[in-house]
Amino acid sequence: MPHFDVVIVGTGSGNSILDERFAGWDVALVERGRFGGTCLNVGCIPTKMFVYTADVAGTPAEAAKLGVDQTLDHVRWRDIRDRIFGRIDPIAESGREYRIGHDDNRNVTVYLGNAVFSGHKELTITPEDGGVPETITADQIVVAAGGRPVVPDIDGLAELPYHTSDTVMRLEKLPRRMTILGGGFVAAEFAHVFSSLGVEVTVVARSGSLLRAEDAGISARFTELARHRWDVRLHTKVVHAEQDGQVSRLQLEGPRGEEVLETDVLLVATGRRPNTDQLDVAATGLQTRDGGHLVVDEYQRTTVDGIWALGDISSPWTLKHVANHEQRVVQHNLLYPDELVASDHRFVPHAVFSSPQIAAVGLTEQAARERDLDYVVATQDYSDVAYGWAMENTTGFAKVLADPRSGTLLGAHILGPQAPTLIQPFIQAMSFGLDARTMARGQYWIHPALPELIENALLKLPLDASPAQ
Ligand SMILES: Cc1cc2nc3c(=O)[nH]c(=O)nc-3n(C[C@H](O)[C@H](O)[C@H](O)COP(=O)(O)OP(=O)(O)OC[C@H]3O[C@@H](n4cnc5c(N)ncnc54)[C@H](O)[C@@H]3O)c2cc1C
Ligand SMILES: NC(=O)c1ccc[n+]([C@@H]2O[C@H](COP(=O)([O-])OP(=O)(O)OC[C@H]3O[C@@H](n4cnc5c(N)ncnc54)[C@H](O)[C@@H]3O)[C@@H](O)[C@H]2O)c1
Repeated sequence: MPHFDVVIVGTGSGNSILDERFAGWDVALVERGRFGGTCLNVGCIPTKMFVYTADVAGTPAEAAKLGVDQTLDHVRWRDIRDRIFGRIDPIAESGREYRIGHDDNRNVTVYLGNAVFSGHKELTITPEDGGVPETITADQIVVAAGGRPVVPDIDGLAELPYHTSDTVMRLEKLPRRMTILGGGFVAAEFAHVFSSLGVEVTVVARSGSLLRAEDAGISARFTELARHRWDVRLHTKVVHAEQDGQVSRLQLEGPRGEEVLETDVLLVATGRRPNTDQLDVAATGLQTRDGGHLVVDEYQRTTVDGIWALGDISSPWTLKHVANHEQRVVQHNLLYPDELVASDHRFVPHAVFSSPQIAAVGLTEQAARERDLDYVVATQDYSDVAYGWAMENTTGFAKVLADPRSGTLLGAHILGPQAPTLIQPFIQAMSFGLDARTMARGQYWIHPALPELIENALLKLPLDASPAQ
C-alpha cells in the first residue's frame, strides 16, 4: 500500500499548500472534480465575472437620472457564458496538468478520484474513470475537501430539473422567468445577475428579510431595495413542487395564503454543508461539530494527531479569503512543526456582490446589543458626501460601531457602490488596533473621493471627549 509523507484531499485552497519547500516530501494530492475547487470553478471567480457583466448591463437603468439616456440593446448570454468559462476552464485544466506532468511536481502523485477514509490515516480512492480503488496511508493528511450546496427536503423537488450555484452559470439560454429559493448570499448575487440580464426574478425566502445575518439596518435596506427590483416573497415556504413540460410549478405558503408560482428555472440557494459525511471522517476518528464541520483548534489541527483541516470543511465562514488564510497556516505548520502559528479569525470580513453591494467586518449592532457592550454608532449616507452626490446615490450608507471611551472599532457595515473596496480601511484599522479618533484625523482622506464616507462616519461617532480629539 503506498505511503506518503502527506496527503492533501481537495485542490481548492489545498492545492496552494505545495510550493518548492515541499520538494523533498513525498506528497499525494487527491481531487474528484475540477482542479481549483469551488472558488475558481463554480464560486467567487465566475460569479464575480457575471456580476461585473450584470453591473454593465444595468448602467442604462442608472444613467437616466444623470441626464444620460442609454438603452440596453441585447444581452448575448452564450457569449457571456463562454467568455467567462473560456477563461476559467483552461486555468483549471492547466492547474491539473501542472501537478500531473510538470517537473516541479516530480514528488507529487495526483489521484483523480473520490477519497473516503477507510481506517486510521488511511484513504481509499475510487478513480473518476471507474478504475480499481486504491488505498493509501500517510504520516500527515490535510483535509481541504470543502462543501456543497444543500437542497431542502421539499415534496416533489427531487423530480424537478432544478439548478444550484454549481450549474446555473452554464445554462444553455436565459430563461424568461427564474425563481430563487433562499435569501442569502447566493440568492442576492444571482438575483442581481439574472435580473440585470433581463430575466424576471422571483425570490422566495422563509424569513422576513433578505441577508438577515447582516446588521439589521443593512438587511432592512437591502430587502426594501430588492422589492423594487424583484418579486420578493418573504415569510414564504415552498411546500410542493412539480414539473409540467418546461415549466416548474411551486406551491407556496405565505402571507397571501397558498398559491402556485410558475417558473422556467428554479435556483436552489439554501446554503452549503461541509463534505465530511461523504468522506466518512469517523473511520479515522475525526470529530465533527454542529452542521458536520470538522473540529479544529487554532493551529488547524483536527482531533487526530497528524490530520489537519482548512476551509469550508472545518470553518464556520464559507469564504475564500478564510480558506486561503487557513491554508497558509497549515502550510507553515506542516513545514515548521516546532513553531506553530495560529489562525487569526478576529476580524473576518465579507461582501455581497449584489446591487446594492454590501460589505461588513466586526459586530452587527444586534450582536453588540446581545453582548451587552457599551457602544456608540454613527451612520453616513452616500448622499451626504461629494462623490455620492456625483453618483446621485440616495440609498447607500455606512454604519460604524465603536467603544465610546477608547474609540476601539467594533464593527463596520457599508451598503452601496464599491462597498467591498470601501470596507478595506476598516479591516486594516481593526486588525492593527487603530482607534476611530486616530483613524479619522491621523491621515489624509482624498477629496472628493468615496472614502470620505468612512471619514465622515468616523467623525460622527459620539465618542466621549478625549484629549486625542
Ligand atoms: C456561488 C458561490 C460564490 C462564492 N463567492 C465567494 C466570494 O465572492 N468571496 C468569497 O470569499 N467566497 C465566496 N464563495 C465561497 C468560496 O468559494 C469557498 O469558501 C471556498 O472556495 C472554499 O475553499 P475550500 O478550499 O475550503 O474548498 P473547495 O474549493 O470547495 O475545494 C474542495 C475540493 O475538494 C474536492 N473534494 C471534495 N471531497 C472530495 C473527496 N471525497 N475526494 C476527493 N476530492 C474531494 C472538491 O472536488 C473540491 O475541488 C462562494 C461560494 C459559492 C458557492
Ligand atoms: N460574496 C461572497 O462571499 C459569497 C457569495 C456566495 C456564496 N458565499 C458563501 O457561500 C455560502 C452559501 O451561500 P447561500 O446563499 O447558499 O447560503 P446562505 O447561508 O447565505 O443563505 C441561505 C438562505 O437559504 C435559506 N434557507 C435555508 N434552508 C432553507 C429551506 N429549507 N427552505 C427555504 N430556505 C432555506 C436561509 O434562510 C437563507 O436565506 C454563504 O454562506 C457564503 O459564505 C459567499
